[in-house]
Amino acid sequence: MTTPLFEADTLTVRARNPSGWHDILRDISFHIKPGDILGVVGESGSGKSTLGLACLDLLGSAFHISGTRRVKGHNIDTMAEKARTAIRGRTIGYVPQEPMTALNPGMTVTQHLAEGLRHSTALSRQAKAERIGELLQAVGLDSGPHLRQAYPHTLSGGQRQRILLAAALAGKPDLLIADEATTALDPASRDTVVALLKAQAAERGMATILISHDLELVARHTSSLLVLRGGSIVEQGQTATVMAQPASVYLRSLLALSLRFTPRAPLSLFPEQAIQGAEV
Ligand SMILES: Nc1ncnc2c1ncn2[C@@H]1O[C@H](COP(=O)(O)OP(=O)(O)OP(=O)(O)O)[C@@H](O)[C@H]1O
Repeated sequence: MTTPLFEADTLTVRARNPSGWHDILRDISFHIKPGDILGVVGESGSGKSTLGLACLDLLGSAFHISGTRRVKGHNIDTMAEKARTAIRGRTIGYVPQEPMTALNPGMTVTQHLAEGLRHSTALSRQAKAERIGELLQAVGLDSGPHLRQAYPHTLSGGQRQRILLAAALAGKPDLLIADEATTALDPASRDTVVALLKAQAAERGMATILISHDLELVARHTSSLLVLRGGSIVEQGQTATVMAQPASVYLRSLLALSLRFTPRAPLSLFPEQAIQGAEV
């Protein structure tokens, strides 16, 4: 059996607030293998971003983490600090939810992408410049000098999101965690990004954890699905199976709301019987 790229076993994350410690994630278990695209959905505050940050080992000391997280079979908590740090960017790439705060206002687009290429020491200066051009085109952006020399404040939200995606892909990660990475994109750009993630899965086995509020996107393009509510998993499994017959009222409600606010979603995607009984 292929060793999962990442697996969580009864992962629980607690944070302290004025009334004491409280659970943000509770008993989360899942794994993701090369080429998989795992969708993570749930209402706002259900713990999606915290799960992404826990996978990246980016939660600080304000959080208490229990359970096990393994990267390529190695327990993160027992790794040497150097190996633990090396996971980020190389093994696991990350596209954060808020592009403006993630981009450095004093760095140009080229500098951001060059940072993503910092481990590619064998590449000449010329080869790096060409690679940056390829990455910009791959995410559907112009690769000319104007954009390359632009600073983040001069870019649109959708351009910033795609710069972050290009920078994350520059390191050729085995696993990409994309937290709402397509929210600011128009449908054509969104399709370009999804096609790129699928191509990376097919060509080099990159796995993706796609955190999204967009149920149509997740239904169409992920292989497996994890539904969070209040920090717990309420449903998980193959996307087609879970979407065709949601077991929880919660997912049926999310699907019904999605249909109401996303008229472009074809009804056949969410069979009528699947959303019947939704308490909305
Ligand atoms: N540093 C922190 N200290 C205490 N509580 C926190 C901290 N960070 C997040 N939380 C809480 O954890 C819960 C989950 O937050 P998280 O950002 O993971 O949710 P989410 O599902 O990604 O939401 P959204 O869809 O709005 O991005 C929220 O109730 C949030 O208030």
